[in-house]
Amino acid sequence: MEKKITVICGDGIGPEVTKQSIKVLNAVAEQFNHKFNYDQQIMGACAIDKTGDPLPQATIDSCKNSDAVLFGAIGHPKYDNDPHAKVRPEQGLLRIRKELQLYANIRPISTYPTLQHLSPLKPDRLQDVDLVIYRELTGGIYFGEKTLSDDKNTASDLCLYTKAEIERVAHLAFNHAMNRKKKITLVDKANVLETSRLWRKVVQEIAQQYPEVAVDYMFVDNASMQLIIKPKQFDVILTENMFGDIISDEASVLSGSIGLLPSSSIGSGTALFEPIHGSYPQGAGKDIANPVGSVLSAAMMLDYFEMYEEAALVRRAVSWALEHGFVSQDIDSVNYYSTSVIGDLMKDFIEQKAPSEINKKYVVLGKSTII
Ligand SMILES: NC(=O)C1=CN([C@@H]2O[C@H](COP(=O)(O)OP(=O)(O)OC[C@H]3O[C@@H](n4cnc5c(N)ncnc54)[C@H](O)[C@@H]3O)[C@@H](O)[C@H]2O)C=CC1
Ligand SMILES: CC(C)CC(=O)C(=O)O
Ligand SMILES: [Mg+2]
Repeated sequence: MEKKITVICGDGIGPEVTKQSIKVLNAVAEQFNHKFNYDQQIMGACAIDKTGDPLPQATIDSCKNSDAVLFGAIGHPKYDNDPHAKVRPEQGLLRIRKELQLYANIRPISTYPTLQHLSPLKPDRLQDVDLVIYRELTGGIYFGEKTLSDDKNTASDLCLYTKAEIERVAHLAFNHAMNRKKKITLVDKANVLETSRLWRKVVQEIAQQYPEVAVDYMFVDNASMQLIIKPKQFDVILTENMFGDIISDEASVLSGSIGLLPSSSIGSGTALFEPIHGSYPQGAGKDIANPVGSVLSAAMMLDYFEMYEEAALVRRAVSWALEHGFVSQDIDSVNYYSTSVIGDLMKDFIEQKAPSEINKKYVVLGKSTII
């Protein structure tokens, strides 16, 4: 099969982690006789530096003409620390989500037995945790009208949702729940917010079309706690844009690191695949970032291409690396491997070369061992 993939590395650690996914995808293409044609495009701070625009038209055009988009991360401290900046890297990401109508962001959260020691939670709380967050991605407060008064002392961000916006993402979540444990938790703040009450009403209506799915409603403040104390109660979490953004970073502690978590963004345009983390500027250029979130996003892209065997192989490569301790600094601060070595190891695993060559070929960067 031949696929065109727009690759947007972005800023900070984005290029370093995305490079590992490309290595892995190339190994998959080789093994399964596929052809992946990559079209590299820019977005974020690097695009502002080059063109003045965080989302140049060429990037939009490439995405719209591709089978999928593989994205790293955007963001730079020079904008984060400047409240007066007129143009921001994040605008590029929000705009591409809108341009491609990517209204659902799907963030699966799983745990790995060998990483459970990383979590502050007791192992029995983590066993069998397997949940997926459906985050609405093109509406809500991130997209509402923004105001700043002339004296710059008063600001507002409008949170707006329509019934149609809620319905389309809710149907995706219910359909997914039907193939899982048939449970949905709507996370909202319906005791305070009118938008959340609309979410509840629309979800209650939709639930009638899915009588086999048990629906639970939880306020976001309680959900933030329940995710940590009783994560096994969740199957599919459905929530609006900002709550989904926040609780998915929180849920990453169940897995062990935010660097492990992938996502897919789907809707009516070209689908986009990205790790849930940001550009981690402190780690940029150091070859220390965890590439797993990006590589698992590439696996989600392979699923989207209906290359299920290929996606499963990529996931096995990730599990193999984690189980054998081929992990980055966020997972093991003493014995850790570089981003690029972990990418090489996963590529070798896919090419069935890894086990015999490991000891000769790779070094540990951390202070204790050189093998
Ligand atoms: N999708 C995107 O492109 C996103 C972009 N951002 C942007 O990224 C920049 C930094 O934002 P932060 O709030 O610091 O979030 P961040 O996700 O970039 O980093 C937060 C912390 O998570 C850890 N981390 C993140 N990714 C990691 C990885 N792959 N491996 C190991 N550790 C990792 C690091 O300890 C880091 O300090 C900002 O400019 C922000 O706007 C933030 C979130 C998402
Ligand atoms: C620009 C932000 C909304 C990015 C982010 O934090 C995310 O999508 O997770
Ligand atoms: Mg986020």
